This record gives sequence, C-alpha cells and structure tokens, in this order.
Amino acid sequence: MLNFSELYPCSNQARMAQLLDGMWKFRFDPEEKGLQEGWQHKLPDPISMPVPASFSDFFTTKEERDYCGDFWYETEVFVPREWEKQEVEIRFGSITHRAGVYCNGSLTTTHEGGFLPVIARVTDHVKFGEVNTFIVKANNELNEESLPCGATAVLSDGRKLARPYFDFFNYSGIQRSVWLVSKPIESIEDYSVEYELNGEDAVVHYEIRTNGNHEVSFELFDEEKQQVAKCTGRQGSVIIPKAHLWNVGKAYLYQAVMRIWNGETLIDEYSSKIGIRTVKIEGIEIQINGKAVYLKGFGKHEDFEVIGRGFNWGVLKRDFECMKWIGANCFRTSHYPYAEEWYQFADEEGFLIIDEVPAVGMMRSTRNFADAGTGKFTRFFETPTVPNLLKAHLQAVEEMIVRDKNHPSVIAWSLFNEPETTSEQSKDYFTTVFNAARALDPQKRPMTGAFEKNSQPEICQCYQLCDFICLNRYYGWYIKGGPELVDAREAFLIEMNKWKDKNLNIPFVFTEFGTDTLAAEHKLPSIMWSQEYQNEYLDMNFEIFDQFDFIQGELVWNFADFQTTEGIMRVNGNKKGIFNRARQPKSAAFVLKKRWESLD
Ligand SMILES: CCC[C@@H]1NC[C@@H](O)[C@H](O)[C@H]1C(=O)O
Repeated sequence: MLNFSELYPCSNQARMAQLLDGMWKFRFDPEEKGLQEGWQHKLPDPISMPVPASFSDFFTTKEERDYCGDFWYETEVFVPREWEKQEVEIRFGSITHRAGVYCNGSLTTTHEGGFLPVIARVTDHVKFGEVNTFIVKANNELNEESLPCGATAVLSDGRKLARPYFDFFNYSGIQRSVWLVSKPIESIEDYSVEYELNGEDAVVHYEIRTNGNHEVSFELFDEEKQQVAKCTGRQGSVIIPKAHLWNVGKAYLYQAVMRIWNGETLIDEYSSKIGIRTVKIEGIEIQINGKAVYLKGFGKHEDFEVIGRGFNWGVLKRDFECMKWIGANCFRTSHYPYAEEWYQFADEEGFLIIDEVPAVGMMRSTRNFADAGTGKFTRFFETPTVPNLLKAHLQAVEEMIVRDKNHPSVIAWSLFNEPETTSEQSKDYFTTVFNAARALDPQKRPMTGAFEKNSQPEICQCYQLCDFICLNRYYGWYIKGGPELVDAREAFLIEMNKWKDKNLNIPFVFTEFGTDTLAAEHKLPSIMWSQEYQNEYLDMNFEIFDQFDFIQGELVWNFADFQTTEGIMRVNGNKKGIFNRARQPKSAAFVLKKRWESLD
C-alpha cells in the first residue's frame, strides 16, 4: 500500500488547496554540484521557468533544449497561521522523471517515475504565518531500471544526452499542476467505489480509508444536488433506485461526499464525482452497462508546441472538441498516465480511456522504432537490470491504479507498450505485473497491453495474460509500404487469420495503425508521406478490420503530430497525426469522421 494519499486536492470546510502554478525559479545543474553548494536552501543565479510546463522548448540553444541530468526548481509560498493545527502537503501532479522535494532546506520526499503524483508531507518543516521556500531537485536521465526505458550517453564535450528506447521526446520538468494542501490530522486518505446494476436500480459499494478511528459517513447527491443516499461506516452499499447511469457520450456524475465525525463535530470532508457504470468483457464484446461498445479513437500524447508535455486546459479542451467532432469515443493514454484533469474531463464528456503505465521501450533499440520493427531482439528480459525494472514497474502500476481507479472513463489498464514478449523471461515478468495489477483494482477492470509486430500469434508468450488483446500494426507503413500496399494487405490478412484460428473468443483492439503524413503533401497518384497515401492506408486497414468480428476497436496512431528525438525517420517529430500539432485536420480526419459517424 502507498504511504501517501493520491486523492486529488479539494477545498471545503475541513481542507484547503492552494494552486502554486506560475513562474518558478530554475537552474540546470550539469556538474551535479547543487547539493554540496546548498541549492536545497536557495538557487543561486536562477532563471525563470513556467510551471506546469516542460522546460525544453522555451530555449533557443540545443544545450538547453536537449538538457539531460540534474535540474532544480524553487518557489516561495506564504503558509497561513490558521493551518497550524493541520497536516500540510505539497502535491505535484508529476515531476519527470525523478525528484527530491525540499521545504526550507530539509528533504521531505523523493519519488521515482515522471507521470504520477509526487506528494510530500511538509507539516514539520513549514513556518506558519511566514513565507516558506520549496525546492525541487529533479533529473531526467533514462536507464533500463526505471520507466520509460532508455539510456544516457555522454557526448565528447561532456554533456549527457538522453537516448530513449521510445518514440517521443524526453520532455521533462514539473509538467503538471502543483498544490499546497492543508487537511486535518485525522483525514480521509482514499476511497473506492464499485457498481452493480439491478434493472433500473444500481448498488454502489463503497470503501473509505482514513488514518484514524472516528465514525465515517458516505452520501451521494445527484446532478440536481438532491441527496440520493446516505450511509455510515468505512464500507457499505447503497441502493440507488432508477439510477442515472454513466454512459459513452452520455455522462451522468453523482457527487460522493465522505466525512469523518467526532459525534456532531466534523473532522474531515472529501468529495468527488463518480459515475455509475459497469465494464465487462463478454466473449468478443467490450460491454459498458451490459451493452457492447466499439472503441473509436486514438493513441494520444501529452504534447504541444512550446509547452512540450506541460498540462494546459486549452489544449485539453481543443483535443476533446476535435475528438467529439470526428466521432471518437475512446483514447489510450499512450504511453504514460496523463494528468488527472484529462480523466476528470473524460468523466464529464463520456469518453472511454485505456489507462497506460509508462512501460515503454522494453525492447532495446539503439535508434527509433525502425529497429524494433525489424525484430532485432535483444532478449531484453534477461539482463541484470530486470529486477529493479520490475520494482519500478510494479510501483508505477500501483500508483496509476490507486490514482485513477474511481474514474468512470477508465475502462481498462494497459500494462505495457510494445515490449519484447517472445521469451520465457518476458512471460514470467509480465505474469508478475498482471497478477499485481489485478489485485489492485476494486472494479476488476480488464487488463491488457499493446503488442507490436514481433509479437506474432505463434511466438508471443504474453497475449494469454490479457483480457482483450491490443495490437499495434503497421502493414503498409513499416511493413510493405507504398507500392507494396497490396502485399501489406495480404500479410495483414495472414496474421489476422492466424489470430482467428486460435479461437480465443476475446476482443481485439487496434491501439496503433497509421502513417507519417506531412500536412502539406499531396500527390496523385499517392506516395508515402502524402495525405492521399494516409487515406489509402486507412481504407485498407478498415477493410481488414471489418472482416473479423472479434475486432472491437480502432485507435489510430496518432491523434496529432508530436515531438520525438531527432532521427532520419522523423521530420521534426512523428507525423502520424490525424491532426497536425496545432490540432488542425489533415484530410484523413474527414475520412475517419465519415467512417466513425457511420459506425454509430
Ligand atoms: C512499430 C512501432 C510503431 C511505434 N509504436 C509506439 C509509438 O510510440 C511510436 O510513435 C510508433 C511509431 O513509430 O510511429
């Protein structure tokens, strides 16, 4: 169990949450001298740095844009005297990839992993009624013992350089919002909800975890703010007659209000929106509230011009508007858990999410995915780094499921993206991961992972772990592209018939298929990288998908063009977007809109 509460900050009569986003102080530390020079107390000669944001794309030099190593942030915050009898925490939505958090010069926590919250209890270090200094020492180096996997090179001039084993830029920094939180000494630390549907009625099973022994109450209010249920006890079940169910494209959110009482005196209160819905794999169907749903949408990235992987409400809003316009109903948080606000908004909008842990790059390839696609196996899971990698993987899975388990939008957990899955060692490794994940989700949602081309039906050792199978396939791009599209179709059909012949009777979802396409390129007849080719490629894929009833979803790669490491296969990033990086449609967007609206 985690030794901190990941609950999203809220303000009420018992708690306060102060947003600390804005311009912080910042400094690179390439010589790693900060600690011995006392930077944990104050940064010398700092520059300014927006939070939340990646630091890379603000700069005009390569050394700063591509910086790899230690770096520091600082901010000052007044802590009111009224908080003196409270617990005080500073909560980062994430710090990429690892961090130590200092309060007035004292180390309060460290965290490994760049895509889940970092929470530091600072009660014993803050000065109430005064301005306090918070400092973060961070590092963005990659290795094979932490997620996502990669390596760190040292250039001839001594600078470090990230060498990702994955196809997205190693953006880093404090990329999500930061809060200063005050809450009672005895507080609600976590809660979970599970649902049962009985005709028009629903049963909500709840469990509340606190750090004390006082009585706990649970109430539910509908969207008209009418109380529909009230119960006491740390766990219980409440019946909701004629419940309003949460559904795809038709969200309905109740407000759950949890309180700790000392007799009539309120000790703590925490409230959150919940959506009553069930998720189930039934044969080849993915069922929401007992009804089959065909997943239409995208693999995405948290990625935008200038702010890199930084969270931004405006980008979130535009992305959802584009996804609604095109007729999508689902996205995968490729290749890492996104900022919580993405799930909150998906809950509001009735979107489905496949929530993915940052287990990407577990197929050592010294360049980008060209190598992985050629089956250059490296027996990744036989290396001495695997035990530590497994620890980091299990930690990330736990933090992801604990953080996201109450979102109705989350319908499945993706525990990897394109690892090596053809060895006994990979099977042992992922069996451990899947077993651990299953124990963590009170709602028992389906577990899956995204397999790349080398995970063929006759040699893959890990598809058996999945409740539904996600395939990343590029027949017509990485395999038999351009003039060989007709052969790509044949090869695709051969593979899909092999999967069919296994009679697995479970759903398959394509979590990646796509082509790099320059928005300015038109060619008649088509040529790879032209918009015409992207459309021809998509049409071939759809013709294959429509031949197999067990294919229950198509998530195109990618929603939008996104930044990657430089390489001979990347033109200022990955151009497989259906929208360009500014979220303007390529012609394929109209092809998809037409298809997806007809599938409704
Ligand atoms: C053959 C693997 C394809 C690869 N899959 C993972 C994504 O993160 C990459 O962007 C995508 C690509 O190369 O476009």
